[in-house]
This record gives sequence, C-alpha cells and structure tokens, in this order.
Amino acid sequence: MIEFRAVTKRFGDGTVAVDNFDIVIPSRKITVFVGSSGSGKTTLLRMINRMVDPTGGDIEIDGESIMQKEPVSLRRSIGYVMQNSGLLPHFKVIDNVTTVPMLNGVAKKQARAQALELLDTVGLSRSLADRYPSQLSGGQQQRVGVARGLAANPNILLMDEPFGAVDPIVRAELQQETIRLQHELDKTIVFVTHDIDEAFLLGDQVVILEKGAKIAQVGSPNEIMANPASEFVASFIGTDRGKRALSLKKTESGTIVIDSEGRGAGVLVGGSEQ
Ligand SMILES: Nc1ncnc2c1ncn2[C@@H]1O[C@H](COP(=O)(O)OP(=O)(O)OP(=O)(O)O)[C@@H](O)[C@H]1O
Repeated sequence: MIEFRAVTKRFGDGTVAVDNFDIVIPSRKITVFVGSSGSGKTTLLRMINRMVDPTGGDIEIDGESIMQKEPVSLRRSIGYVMQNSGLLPHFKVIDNVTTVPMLNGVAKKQARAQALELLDTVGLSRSLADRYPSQLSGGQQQRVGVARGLAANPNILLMDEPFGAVDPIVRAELQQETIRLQHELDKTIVFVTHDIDEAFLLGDQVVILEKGAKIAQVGSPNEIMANPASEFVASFIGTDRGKRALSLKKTESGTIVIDSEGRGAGVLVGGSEQ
C-alpha cells in the first residue's frame, strides 16, 4: 500500500504542482491518475520514487516513510516506465533490460537469462535482444520499456503515459498486455494518463485530478460513471455526450441502446429494460 498524506510540492519558481494531496493506493491493483495537462500527475508519480521530493507532507510505502529511505536504492527498487520508452539508444535491448539488476549486484549471466525471460513476459521475441532501440517499432520499444521496468522484480511499477506515442491499434494491444501482466505478476501499478477511456479500461481505482492535483473524484470506473461527483467530472468523463451518454429506444423490432447522437450502440442482454 502506498499512502500520500497531505503531500504538497511547490517548485523553486513558486508553482504549486500538488497541493495537500491525500490518497491510499491499494497493493496489487492498478490505480490510475487521470487529468488534463499540468494537473500534477507526473509530479505525483515521481514523488513515489523520490525523483521529486515533496515540500510538505509524507508518503509511506507499506507503513514506512519514503523520506527515511535512500533515494537511489528506493528508485532502483521501483519500476518506472515512461512515454517514449526512455531506452538508452546506444545500448542493445538486452543491455537496456539488464542495467538496473546489474547495478543492484545481480551477476551478468543471471541478469541476461532473466532479461530473456522478461522479453517472453512482455510478448517480445528473444531474437530482438541484440537490436538497438532504433531498430524496433514504437510498440516494441514500449514493451522493452515495460520489461526494463520489471527487471528488478519490483513490487511497484510506475507508468507515466507509457502508450501516449503509439498508434491506436498498438495502444489497445499494450493496454490489454498491461491488464494481463498485472493479473499474472500481481504488481501494484500506478498509471498516469490524460485519456479517460484508458483510465476506465485499466484502473481498479481511478483518481480524476484538477489543477494542483486536487481530487475531483476517486473510485472504481463503475462508481464514477454511475455517480459523477460534479459537473466537472461528468463533463470530463463524457457522461453528458457521445458514446457514454446512452439511452434506450423502443423500435418496432425491439428495444435498443442508442448514444447521444441517436446511433445504435447495442442491446441490453440478461437484464431488465426498466
Ligand atoms: N521542475 C519544475 N519546475 C517548475 N514547475 C514545474 C516543474 N515540473 C512541473 N512543473 C509544473 O507543475 C505543474 C504540474 O506538472 P506535471 O508535469 O506534474 O503535470 P501533468 O499533469 O503530469 O502534465 P502533463 O500531462 O502535461 O505531463 C505544471 O504547472 C508544471 O508546469
């Protein structure tokens, strides 16, 4: 469990990126921070592994304050996957994946064997191990980024807009892979996105943020969709329009579900129409 308690981050120029933020992030689930640009998502994520230190409040991992931990070893014990994969361009795939375990003292041979297994885990062929990042597609690079994030076998995986730069089809694949990996590996994943559809697809817990990381609503996707806490949330998640604003329409051949534009979206199965 990760707990933020009254966490504030004021940068040197006076910008308050995070203002008095509280949340409990449960273990072995996916928590998604979602909000528009500048709402403080990345700052929140980076405070968990002390890439950024809070200026107020405290963050605990399993009851221990991270401020008591040595930043470099903390960072190496938590996986981090960023947009554009963040791979080292002059390192082969295999060396990108083995870097952190070897810094942690794992012998090279063992680190390489584990890295090849991780390529299997993230759905990449082992034949790509000796390529350089520039010789991979964007989606493959992101998979290597995930393998690298998992390399030190962390309990916690931080993912910062990891699929923002890939095309929609590959993105959908990578989203499904993330769900599969979480089920298989049982990690605590904290995921940042500005895409509410991605947040609802991946999140067990979704945290909708406004400027200053003010929580507009926190809950499961179903809770938020069924009961948006404010007009801001309703508008952000789109329950007032498009494919999430569904209604029933009786037609001569039966009742169908339509979206806000009147397009057929499906039928109700197994439930009451009332
Ligand atoms: N090093 C810094 N110095 C000063 N201000 C910063 C710094 N890093 C971030 N900020 C500011 O803090 C606020 C939150 O930034 P942050 O990157 O956390 O937002 P975000 O929600 O992740 O945005 P995006 O989706 O665009 O990445 C913004 O106003 C940003 O300009």
